[in-house]
Amino acid sequence: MSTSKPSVLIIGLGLIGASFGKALKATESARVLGADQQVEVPKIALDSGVIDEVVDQFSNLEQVDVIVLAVPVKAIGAVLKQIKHLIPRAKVLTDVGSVKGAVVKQVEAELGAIPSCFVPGHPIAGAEKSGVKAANPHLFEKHLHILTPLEQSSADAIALISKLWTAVGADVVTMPVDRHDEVLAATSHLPHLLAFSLVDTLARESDNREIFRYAAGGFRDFTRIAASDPTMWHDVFLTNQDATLKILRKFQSDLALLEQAIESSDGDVLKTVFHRSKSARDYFTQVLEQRENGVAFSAITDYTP
Ligand SMILES: NC(=O)C1=CN([C@@H]2O[C@H](COP(=O)(O)OP(=O)(O)OC[C@H]3O[C@@H](n4cnc5c(N)ncnc54)[C@H](O)[C@@H]3O)[C@@H](O)[C@H]2O)C=CC1
Ligand SMILES: O=C(O)C(=O)Cc1ccc(O)cc1
Repeated sequence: MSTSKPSVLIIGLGLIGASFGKALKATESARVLGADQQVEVPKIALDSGVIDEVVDQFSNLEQVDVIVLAVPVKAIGAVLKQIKHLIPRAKVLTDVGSVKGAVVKQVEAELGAIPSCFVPGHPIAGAEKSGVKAANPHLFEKHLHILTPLEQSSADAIALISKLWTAVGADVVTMPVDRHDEVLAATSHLPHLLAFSLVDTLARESDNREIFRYAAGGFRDFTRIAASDPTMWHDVFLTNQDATLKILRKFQSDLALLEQAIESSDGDVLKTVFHRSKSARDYFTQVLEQRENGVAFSAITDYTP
C-alpha cells in the first residue's frame, strides 16, 4: 500500500459525510473531495474545513482512491449511476448507510456485480442533527464502525477503509450483512420508531402545551432522537422491513403484557420486568464506561440476564 495520502471522495456532505471529511482532514489522513446534490453544500463544506476540493461534475473526475457514499440509503442507486466510471480505478467503494442489505442490493443492481473494492460500512455514531453545518470531527472517536465485508471484498480494500476509520478514532469491527441488519433493527431502528411515535402521539393530544411544558428529563432523554431526519429514517424502515417488523412485533407483545399487568393490578409482573430492565440498563452503563475508558470492543464482558 502506498504511503502517500489517499484521495477520498465523499458524496453526501451531511452530518456523517461532513464529519468524516472534517475528521480525515484534521488527522491529515486523506485529501478530501466532496459532492452533494444541494448546490450550496459543497461550498459551505469547503469554507468550513470539511473538504479540500469541491466536485461539481463527476464526469470531469478521472480517479479517486476511496469513494464514500454518505447519502440516505434509498439514494445509493442514483449516486452509483453517476459515478460508475470511477469504480474500476478506485481502491475502495464504501458507504455509511444504517442498513446494509439494501445497499448491497443497489450496488449489485447498478454495477451488475459486486466489485472487489466494495466494503459496506456503518458508523455507530451520529446525532439527531443533520446537514453539513452539524459536522463534528470528533463524532466517531471511541465509537464502533461496523464493516460488513462481502466474499468479493478484497483484503486490500478492507485494510485501507479500516485504516481511515481507525485514523478518525473509530473502533472497527466486522459483521455479516444480515446479522448487522437484525442487530441494528433492535438497537437503533426500533428505538427511533418508538421515539417518533411517542412524540407524535403526545403532540396530537389537545392539551399538548401542558404536556410539553411539564415534561421532565425522562421525556427529553427518551425522545431526543425524534428530532432525527425524516428522509433518512423513512429510508431505513422501508429498506429494513423484515428485521424491524420482527422486533417491533416482539416489543408490541411485551408491551401488551405490561398493559394487562396495569389493568389487573399485577404488581409482581411490573416489578419483575422493571428489575430485569434496570439490571440490563446498569450493564449497558458499564459498557459505555468501558468504551469511554478505551476498553476494546472484544474485551467487553458479556451480559447474562
Ligand atoms: N444521522 C445519523 O446519526 C447517522 C446516519 N447514518 C447514515 O448516513 C447516511 C447519511 O446520513 P446523514 O449524514 O445523517 O444525513 P444528512 O441528511 O445530514 O445528509 C445527507 C446528505 O446527502 C445529500 N444527498 C442526498 N441525496 C443525494 C444524492 N442523490 N446525491 C448527492 N447528495 C445527496 C443531501 O443533500 C445531504 O447533504 C444515511 O445513509 C444514514 O442512514 C449512519 C450513522 C448515523
Ligand atoms: O443520535 C443517536 O443517539 C443515534 O442513535 C445516532 C445514530 C443514528 C443512526 C445510526 O445508523 C447510527 C447512529
